[in-house]
Formats: sequence, C-alpha cells, structure tokens
Amino acid sequence: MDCLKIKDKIFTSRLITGTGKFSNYSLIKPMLENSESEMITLALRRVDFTGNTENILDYIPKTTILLPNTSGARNAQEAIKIARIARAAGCGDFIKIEIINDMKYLMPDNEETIKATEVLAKEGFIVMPYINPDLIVAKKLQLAGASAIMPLGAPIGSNRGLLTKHMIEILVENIDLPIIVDAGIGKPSHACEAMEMGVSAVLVDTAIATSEDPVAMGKAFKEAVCAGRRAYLAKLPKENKKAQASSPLTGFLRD
Ligand SMILES: CC(=O)[C@@H](O)[C@H](O)COP(=O)(O)O
Repeated sequence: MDCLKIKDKIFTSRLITGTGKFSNYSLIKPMLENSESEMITLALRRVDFTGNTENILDYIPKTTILLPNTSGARNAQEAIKIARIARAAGCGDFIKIEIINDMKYLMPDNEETIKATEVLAKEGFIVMPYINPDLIVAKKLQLAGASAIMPLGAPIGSNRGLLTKHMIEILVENIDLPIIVDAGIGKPSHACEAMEMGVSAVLVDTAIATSEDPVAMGKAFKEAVCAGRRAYLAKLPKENKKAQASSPLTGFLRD
C-alpha cells in the first residue's frame, strides 16, 4: 500500500488539515471524516488548559494525530518552549516548528527554525519545520534531525497556490525526507498539482476552513490529493514544445 511515513508513523492519508480558521469548531469532526485526514495542526496558544473557555481539543477525535505548532514564536527559544509545553500537555511528540517575525507576509525565519530543530530533535520530538523553500536550509534541517520538511507554497492564508513551485521541485529531487507543502494552497487543483510534482503530502487550512462548506471542501481536497498522487505514481508524460500528432499522419489522404 502507498502510505506516507513520517519517522516511524504510517499514514494512509496525504492530506493534513488545520484548525486555525474554523468559524465553528463543531465542523472540524465532520470535515476530518469527509476528508479522511488523519493529522491536524493546532496552535498551542489556542488550547485552553484552564477549562474556562471552549477547548478546541474537545472537537478533535482522539484517533486524529495532533500536530501542535509553535505559532506565535518569534525565535528558536520561544519555539522550543512552546514545543515542550505541548508535549507536557499531552499533545504527543509531533511538533511543527513555525517561527515568524514578519507580520506582513508571515515569512518563516529559516535560521531560527534550524536552531530549534536541532534542540527538539535531540529531545525526541518528531520535528516538522515550516520553511521558505531553500535547498541549503532543507539540507541543514535534515542534518539537524527533522522528520519532514514543510515548504510554503505561498504566504499563509493567501490562497495563491504554488508560487514557489520550482524551489519545491528542487527539494523533492534532493531531500530524502517527506516534503509537505504547507501554506498558500487555495484550491483542490493546487493540491493536486503539488502531489503530481511528487511531494509527499499537503497541509491545507484556510481553503477548507473558510469555504462556505468546509465539510464538502474537505472531500474535494481528499479527492484532489488522491488524484495527484495517482498521477505522480503513474508517471506523467513529458511536455513538448512542438505538436505531436495523436494518430499517424499517413493513410488514405496521402497514399
Ligand atoms: C504555517 C501555517 O500556519 C500553516 O499551517 C497554515 O495554517 C496553513 O496555511 P493555509 O492556511 O494557507 O492553508
């Protein structure tokens, strides 16, 4: 079976979803069922450990793997602290490192991300760093113990698709870790295109959560991810600059 492997964990779904933008948490469970997504990311700062307000964890089925993220961290030290709190709070060993200082485009700080990865991988976390795609950074993250690389397709929440397509292709060809496109995917066709390129999975939040029907959109993304993966495995034909006739240009008109 064609499964996604991150460290020693096996996933049948290649669609990771998000919790960040749901207007109503009660849509999360049916969205997960319809999309068949097995992993969901959540910002630790949105988890209410006091019991005073709504707790997002109550809306996520226990069978879904949590991917806590370090959203809100501005440097490695803050990300490390958030990751440790997430694990101590029972959110598991997965951690998506997200370190952002740039509030206009929400670009990740690649250097600080490498520092945090080194520390957290040594502590046994399954580290999935979110980066602006760069081959050298990805190589350093691999050496630092990352379990996957999560390059952005476009700025978070922009829905602009694979603006970084060619940089992601370089990662797919050269990095021996799952490459998971995270951020900017705005429609199922973007997800399908990413999968056709050979990425291992995609993470989609805004496009699902802010659609008019997040449950139906979850299914549309599931189907797009499956179609893209199938096409990748079937090996897409080469592009040509010139026309290639579909049937031979011989026959009754010329004979
Ligand atoms: C890095 C990050 O925060 C992403 O997980 C984001 O939430 C998903 O990006 P989109 O909202 O653009 O799908």
